[in-house]
Amino acid sequence: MCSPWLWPLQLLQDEGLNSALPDWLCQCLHSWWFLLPLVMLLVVAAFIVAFVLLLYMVSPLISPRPLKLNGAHVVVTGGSSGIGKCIAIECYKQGAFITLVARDESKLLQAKKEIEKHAINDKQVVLCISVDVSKDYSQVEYVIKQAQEKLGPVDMLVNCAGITVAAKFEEVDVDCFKRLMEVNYLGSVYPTRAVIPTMKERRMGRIVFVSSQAGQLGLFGYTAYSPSKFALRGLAESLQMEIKPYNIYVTVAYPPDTDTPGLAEENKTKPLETKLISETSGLCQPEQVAKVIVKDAVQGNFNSSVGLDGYMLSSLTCGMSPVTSITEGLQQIVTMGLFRTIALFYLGSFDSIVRRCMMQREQLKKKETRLNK
Ligand SMILES: NC(=O)C1=CN([C@@H]2O[C@H](COP(=O)(O)OP(=O)(O)OC[C@H]3O[C@@H](n4cnc5c(N)ncnc54)[C@H](OP(=O)(O)O)[C@@H]3O)[C@@H](O)[C@H]2O)C=CC1
Ligand SMILES: CCCCCCCCCCCCCCCC(=O)[C@@H](N)CO
Repeated sequence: MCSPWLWPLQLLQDEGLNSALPDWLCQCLHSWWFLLPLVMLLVVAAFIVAFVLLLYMVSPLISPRPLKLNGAHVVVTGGSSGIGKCIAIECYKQGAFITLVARDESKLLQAKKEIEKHAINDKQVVLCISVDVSKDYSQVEYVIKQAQEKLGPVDMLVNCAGITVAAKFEEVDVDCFKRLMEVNYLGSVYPTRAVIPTMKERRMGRIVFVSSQAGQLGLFGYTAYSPSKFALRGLAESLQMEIKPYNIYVTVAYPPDTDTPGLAEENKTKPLETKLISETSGLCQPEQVAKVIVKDAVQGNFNSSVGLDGYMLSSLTCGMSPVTSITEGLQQIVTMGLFRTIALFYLGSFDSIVRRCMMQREQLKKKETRLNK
């Protein structure tokens, strides 16, 4: 017994316990070559555990400092309806000053009245600005300047103005592809471009992009909509890398179907396939979605998702997106393979929905032509 690795065995032998082990096992254990990899494995495992513990300990140090909404100036585009309006209410409830941006003035005034009911002090203001965020950059820049003069520099910008078209590719009007990119993508670029210089000067701020689960995966019926939401992710990742040293944090939100006037409008012409596939991740209430988005934006989380499907999708599609906490990074590492496996089952069921709908339609057509004859 010369190796220090075998000292514990020596002890076993000394106490006569070794006799309880079968001969072949004794021989194996006495071999240096058997124990070395085992011990090395243990040491590596110990290092990994220590490293993970260390990461958890320093995790609060690398997470951004939360934004104080009390007294902050929050601009919400698309703030006169649906998710945008609920985001404005959520921020107002926490003491923020709000600027609502949308086109229709009567809807803006209606929303202003509704938001003002949630005041927590008598200094709070809701400002309404009627502008099309997708048309002319100088106009957008001008109204943002006006808002900053009235309510101070923008602390948080929420890009929520957006429109949807759900139809089969060849049935989408060609102009729609352009219009959706204009409103959903450029309509987020312009207000962001207008607030970034001041945020950089002040070395603080939050930018939120409201994408969609359809901005994480492509779905039947969303050939025009999905690309405009995917584009926001590219913008967000690039921008985040530029402005992180200035203490400005970007959040991309990926809500599932949410019960809003926008969805009601979309549902009027939505293909059956799109409806059935979207139902997979359920229907959310705008108040719930808004709460999650505001919480993630305040914390400076890059990713914001709702529900279990939302969590799985975000983990699965994280790619090279920035992490804002070690916990998030570790969860992504551990769950990636499992979620991809689950995703394959989902994809299989989506394909079968599409096939079944097609077969039903063809049968219906055959029946109709038979009846016409
Ligand atoms: N509801 C849902 O199921 C989901 C929605 N989303 C996204 O969330 C966002 C909000 O959706 P939702 O609440 O349903 O939508 P709504 O249709 O209820 O509200 C849209 C808002 O955007 C404004 N808006 C639209 N176009 C423009 C424009 N060109 N310039 C300025 N403002 C504009 C509208 O006001 P006005 O028309 O007066 O200009 C309105 O205030 C959208 O980006 C949508 O894609 C994401 C996932 C799911
Ligand atoms: C591990 C893998 C999990 C996979 C889960 C897949 C769930 C897919 C559901 C997609 C729903 C898309 C909703 C789009 C809503 C929207 O943006 C429009 N309604 C806008 O008006």
